[in-house]
Amino acid sequence: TSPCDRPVPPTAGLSHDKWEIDPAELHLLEELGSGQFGVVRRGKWRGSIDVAVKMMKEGTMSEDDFIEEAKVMTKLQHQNLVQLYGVCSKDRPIYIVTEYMRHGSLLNYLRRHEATLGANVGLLLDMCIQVCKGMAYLERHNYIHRDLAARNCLVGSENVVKVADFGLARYVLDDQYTSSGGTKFPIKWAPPEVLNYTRFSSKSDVWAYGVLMWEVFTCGKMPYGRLKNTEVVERVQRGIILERPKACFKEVYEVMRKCWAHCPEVRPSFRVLKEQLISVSQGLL
Ligand SMILES: CN1CCN(C(=O)c2ccc(Nc3nc(-c4cccc(NC(=O)c5ccc(C(C)(C)C)cc5)c4)cn4ccnc34)cc2)CC1
Repeated sequence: TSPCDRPVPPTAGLSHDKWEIDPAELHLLEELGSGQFGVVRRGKWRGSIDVAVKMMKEGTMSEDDFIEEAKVMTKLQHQNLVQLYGVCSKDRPIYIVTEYMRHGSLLNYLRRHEATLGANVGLLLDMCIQVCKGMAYLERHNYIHRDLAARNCLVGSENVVKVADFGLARYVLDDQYTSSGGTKFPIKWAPPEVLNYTRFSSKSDVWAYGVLMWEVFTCGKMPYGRLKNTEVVERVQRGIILERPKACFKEVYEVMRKCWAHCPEVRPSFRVLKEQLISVSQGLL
């Protein structure tokens, strides 16, 4: 029979792994910085799409587990999540390819624009609401971030803020980062149940979100100042929480405080937080 008689098999075109990106279609440009996995560069994909490319330094990540998870991550799509486009996993080092965010990390953006942002509480609250929307989407998909902080959010055009690197912490091999006693563990963003039992959940993400709100309303100060990790652990265990930032309205601080309830079940969900913050922002306007 002629080919036009044969029906096209339904799996046609799905045979190649669509989360696999052909490195020949990537054109690497300037370095954006480096993180836990090594160098990150800006790039162009298929000639015109701006991307960020994490080049995974050998031995920094459990690669096979990550490549498996990447299939799930590419399906997580929301306007306040940095979109994972795919991976280049046929050669080493592995490349992680995401959408590009031109203004870099939220933490650096807050510090760089403190003068203008400090006076614009409406914009600070809007940034918090954008992060909350991204986190509410992850919560709906039972996806835990594990390292939510202003340093792991990114800023694009028109003050768009997106959550990055969700779930990636599970694949870090450096036990200085993964164990709560390690020097790189994000103690200042961790709730009691994570400090004591490494018990991560969307409610531990909510605690970290409260600290992120504090970072936003202080325009990027370090939580608990120069206190040592051991001193922070002691305070958190005793229920001492971060003080209200000057730029922060009492209603906004009340929301932050709820994120720091000692007991995870008492903390609000991101879905509830989003409603509360939107009603506060409507009250302010
Ligand atoms: C005018 N300013 C000039 C200076 N500037 C920049 O240089 C600048 C501009 C854009 C940038 N954009 C991005 N930068 C990055 C980037 C850059 C350096 C390091 C990293 N982060 C990492 O490599 C990294 C983060 C977290 C983690 C764990 C697993 C621990 C959670 C592991 C690794 C990301 C990723 N991106 C994904 C999408 N867009 C970006 C980053 C920096 C910002 C603009």
